[in-house]
Amino acid sequence: MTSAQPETRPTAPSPDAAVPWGELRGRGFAKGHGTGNDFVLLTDPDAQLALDADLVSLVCDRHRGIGGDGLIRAVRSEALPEGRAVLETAPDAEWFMDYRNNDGSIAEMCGNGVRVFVHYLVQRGLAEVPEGEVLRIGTRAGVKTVARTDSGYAVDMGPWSFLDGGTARSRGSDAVVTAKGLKVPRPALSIGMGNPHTVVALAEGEKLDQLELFTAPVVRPEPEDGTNVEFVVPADGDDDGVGRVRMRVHERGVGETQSCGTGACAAAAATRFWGGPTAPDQWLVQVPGGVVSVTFVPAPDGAEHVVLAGPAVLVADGTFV
Ligand SMILES: N[C@H](CCC[C@H](N)C(=O)O)C(=O)O
Repeated sequence: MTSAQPETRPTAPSPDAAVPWGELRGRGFAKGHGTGNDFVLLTDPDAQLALDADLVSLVCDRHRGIGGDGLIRAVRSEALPEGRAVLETAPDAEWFMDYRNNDGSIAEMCGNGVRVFVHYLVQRGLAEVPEGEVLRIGTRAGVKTVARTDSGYAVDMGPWSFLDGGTARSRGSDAVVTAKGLKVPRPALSIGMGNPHTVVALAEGEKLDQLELFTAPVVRPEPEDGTNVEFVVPADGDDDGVGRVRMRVHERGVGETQSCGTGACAAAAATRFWGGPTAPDQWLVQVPGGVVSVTFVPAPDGAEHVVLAGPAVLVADGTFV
């Protein structure tokens, strides 16, 4: 007869089982999203938190942390060198959006994030966006101007650019992308939206939904600072003069996301460029998490700006324990 194994009683979790939040412990946070591109948001007016990559990656971990595509810290612009640079040209940009990717890397800009960030500032009583007026905020891609819309917010994302510096360009490409589900390496356009994007138009017979994006697409030549990669196909719609594309995205520092605001702008810019001079200025970009609107507008500075509009949702508040 075997001796009965001594009963092992569950013991209280040991202190080192506590989550290593460090200086985040006891602080509040919010969770929000824009068309499914989700973020953990927190306020640190004087930039006192040392947000290293490991801590950000833990916060964004969907199993051991809060979970998110990125973390957004609200900092007063005067508290960061990048913010003080913005204040030189936009002294009213009181708040700065400090955006970090899921892997803890810093990215220059986040289009969905800006909308959720402003919604968070307003909900926390830290800023206002009066009807018919705009709020200016600082980002690592300069000042962004935000206005309310009936269904969320519209952000002037500033100008877009070809990243290889090319202006008069053929329909060719400056990059070639390989991914599972693409028959052959596909030519792509490199577009800057404050952050880098590589846009691929699928060919006949290549199905957007059959792309396998668990692993990062391979871009050659390899961009020095990495890139967000968008795959686009034309989307059906009314004959209303509005362009429509459907998009999936593999984000730098994240992986596939439900949506990417700067990516939607880049996808619309590339598709409009490929469409030639008669292509529309208004676009609806369908992403797995919803639809965002992208409009190309002449701007006072003589450049052509991109306006991104879409929803912003705050889902919950919480505390790091
Ligand atoms: N989701 C963001 C883009 C984050 C871009 C980031 N992944 C990068 O490294 O540039 C957006 O809505 O624009």
